[in-house]
Amino acid sequence: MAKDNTKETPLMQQYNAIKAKYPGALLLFRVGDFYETFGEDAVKTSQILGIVLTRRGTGPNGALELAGFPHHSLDNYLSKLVRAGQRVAICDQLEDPKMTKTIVKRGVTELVTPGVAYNDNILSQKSNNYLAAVYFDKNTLGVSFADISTGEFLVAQGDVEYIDKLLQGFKPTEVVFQKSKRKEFLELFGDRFYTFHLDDWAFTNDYANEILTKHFEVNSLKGFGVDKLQTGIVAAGVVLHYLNETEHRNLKHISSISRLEEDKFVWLDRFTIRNLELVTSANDNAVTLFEVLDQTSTPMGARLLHKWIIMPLKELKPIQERLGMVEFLVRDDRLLQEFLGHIKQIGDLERLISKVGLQKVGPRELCQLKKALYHIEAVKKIAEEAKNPFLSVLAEQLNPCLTIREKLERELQQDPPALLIKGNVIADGIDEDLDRLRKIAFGGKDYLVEIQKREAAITGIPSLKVAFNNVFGYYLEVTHTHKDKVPADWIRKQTLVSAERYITPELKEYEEQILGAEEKIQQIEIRLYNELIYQVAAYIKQIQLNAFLIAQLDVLLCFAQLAVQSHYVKPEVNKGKDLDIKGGRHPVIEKRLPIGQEYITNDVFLDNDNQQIIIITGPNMSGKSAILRQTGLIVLMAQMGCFVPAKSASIGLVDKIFTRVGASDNLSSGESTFMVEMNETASILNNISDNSLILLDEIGRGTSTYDGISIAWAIAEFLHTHPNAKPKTLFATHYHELNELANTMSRIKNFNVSIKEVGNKVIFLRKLVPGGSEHSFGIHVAKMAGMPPKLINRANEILKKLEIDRTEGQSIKDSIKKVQNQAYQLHMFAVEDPILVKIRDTLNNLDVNILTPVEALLKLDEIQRIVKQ
Ligand SMILES: Nc1ncnc2c1ncn2[C@@H]1O[C@H](COP(=O)(O)OP(=O)(O)OP(=O)(O)O)[C@@H](O)[C@H]1O
Repeated sequence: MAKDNTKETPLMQQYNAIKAKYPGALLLFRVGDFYETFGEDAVKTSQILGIVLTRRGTGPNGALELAGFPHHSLDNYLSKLVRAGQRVAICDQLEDPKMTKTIVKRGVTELVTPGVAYNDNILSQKSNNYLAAVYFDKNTLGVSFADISTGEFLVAQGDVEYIDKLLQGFKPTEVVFQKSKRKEFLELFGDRFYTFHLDDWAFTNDYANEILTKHFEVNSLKGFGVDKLQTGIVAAGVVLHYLNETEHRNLKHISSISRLEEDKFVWLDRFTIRNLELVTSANDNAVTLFEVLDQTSTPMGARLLHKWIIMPLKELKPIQERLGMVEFLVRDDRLLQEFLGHIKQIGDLERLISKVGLQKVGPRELCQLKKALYHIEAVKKIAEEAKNPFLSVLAEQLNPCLTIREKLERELQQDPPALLIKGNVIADGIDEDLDRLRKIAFGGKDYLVEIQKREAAITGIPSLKVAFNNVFGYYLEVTHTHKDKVPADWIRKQTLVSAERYITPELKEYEEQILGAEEKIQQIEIRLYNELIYQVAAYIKQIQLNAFLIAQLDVLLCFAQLAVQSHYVKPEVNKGKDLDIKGGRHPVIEKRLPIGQEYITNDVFLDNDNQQIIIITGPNMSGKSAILRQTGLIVLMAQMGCFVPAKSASIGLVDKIFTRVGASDNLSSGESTFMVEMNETASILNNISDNSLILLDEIGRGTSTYDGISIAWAIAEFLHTHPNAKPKTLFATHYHELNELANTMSRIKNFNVSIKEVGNKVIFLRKLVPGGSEHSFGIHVAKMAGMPPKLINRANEILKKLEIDRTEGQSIKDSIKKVQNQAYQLHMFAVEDPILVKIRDTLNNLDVNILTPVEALLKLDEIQRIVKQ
């Protein structure tokens, strides 16, 4: 940027002053019909948006870069900038350029950051866009999540593990925390978040209480049930502070704050959320549970489903309510279709009403609100008539907001444009001035014809004409024949051969009106529209409640449709301790199998008295992980209130689900993978209860066999002998040595995923059957993967040798040494490829001493042809 102040124009001085106020942000500076960027911002903008970069002037620091785009493209370009990780300050003209003689006043009207966005182009419809604030107190951490696009505002506090789990589940797009805690944040939560730091002063109790009570216009936060969460409240205060800092001051739609009630939801630690691929997947091709379940009809329904998946319920009553409701809908397809017909028309009511709060709602969106309210009335009626307790409560709570709907119906044009400035938004008959001006601006001809007719009648001049020219505007033309009938107050302007032209005060006034009409129309429309938004804003709470109720119904309808289409059954959830799944399936894998291939169902039974831990052995690829995961997913789906992929399922309420996968499956940077695995496992062992479900998949494989077996053994023993808890556990392992555990531990049982060996081939039967395995079949899988036959034979030889030596009591070290010595003699990797053999023979048969250059070339050609074959 040119620093030469003597040459700085007033515009650039204004730009620099504003730019300095928003460090770190890219400034979009409105100049006339364009948003301009300058200097480094321009370079970045042109790169991200692919727009032209120009240079202007030559100051001491070189030319100043410029890049700009028309103001109406803002939505589109803004989303690209924010998605590219930019914080974007939008600087608008704060007064009408026509009204001022000096430089137009400008100011930042919004700072858009990844976590603070409501623009439809930036947001994903099906997931929330949370801004999170984290506050590091002494021993506790506070966290708060807000989605400015939906008005949701949540608060929680707890230890690092809890906060970490919440961050994993809510996936905020931006996390704000204290400047002084940068190192701690990175150490505890890694670098997977877009972060921003604020000065520590904003992180105090007093400040948070002040800003929150002021926002909600209350004396204390007691009414929201969050007053005890002092650490969490600090984080919530920071969220509001940050929203203010980013120029988001119209936040009426953030109408309450709620506590995330840890004790109401199943504890899914962050590894479980990730390992079960509930809402995200490490692998781009993999399908998540969310994707398989999502058949919702509205974006808010999809977002609620997302939450239900990561927060399954722990209390029996609400689970049974949801399941009962799904059952009711499954049994009444006509009702289900009727609901769907209306719900599909409601759209994203939650985000729409937030835009009303933010005062950023467009006319077409208000029209959609009207439509949504109409369909809500219909849903209410159907729910009322359905004779179901849940639906009756829903009907009671749904509020079609008739007064405001009728107002919208009356005051908005039937099919208004998306943008207010396009005009023709407010209906006719609402404002007298508006009607008159419209008549003038758009109904000019009629008005003139009226004048013509009227004056002709009064004066008795039948040939009277009204016309317009550029010299003196509108005039009345009278032929000489009728000249003497012209009234005295007409002003003669021009005499032609056959006629005279006159103007009248009325015509002059009309002319002025028509010239200013369009501008006035716009002003009136803006005023009336803003009044309308203001009135709609009074209904934010009711409409938010409507949105929430419709989202709930939407998810339940989605569950009902799934149950029918995917043959899910109603699980029996109870307060017992047994887990009894018959004919269970993996909801995601079963959908991904190639056509013609059927998913093999499996039974899993676990209890606290006889079969607390199941050790599952079986070859690689046999389906061990699938059984573990489907068990976790079935429990989780049942406690979400969803029917499950099984023949039957009886589920004693589970309070926590832990999943651990052997280290080589989740590589983490920096730390040794084995270390990660052990850390993860340690956290389970400290948190288990009698109602927990633990899924351990090949724990211990990240280290040497002996270490691995020892650790896996110790973990199983620990879970079996824990004095206070008997968590139900599925333990998949390659170490068939672990089968020995069942001999001494009464509640450990061995199962294996069956296979059939035909000759030296393995056929996967994928059935879980009682009993252990003799060996681990890894070599069979290597063979299936296409390893060279010679290598496979050798591996089998080594395996046999090791097994014999071990039964004869020899140490593994000695026997490996023996095997090594043999290895070199056997020339494991001797050349065997027929092409290489041919080349080798051709070369061996050559006598280089007698070869002429031409012969050499011919030989080379021969070799090349062999290779090309
Ligand atoms: N019950 C089943 N019916 C049909 N196909 C299945 C079944 N279980 C698993 N599969 C298929 O087999 C593949 C391998 O299953 P899975 O990953 O569970 O094996 P694994 O025994 O855990 O293997 P590894 O030990 O190598 O991790 C799955 O991706 C799926 O395609």
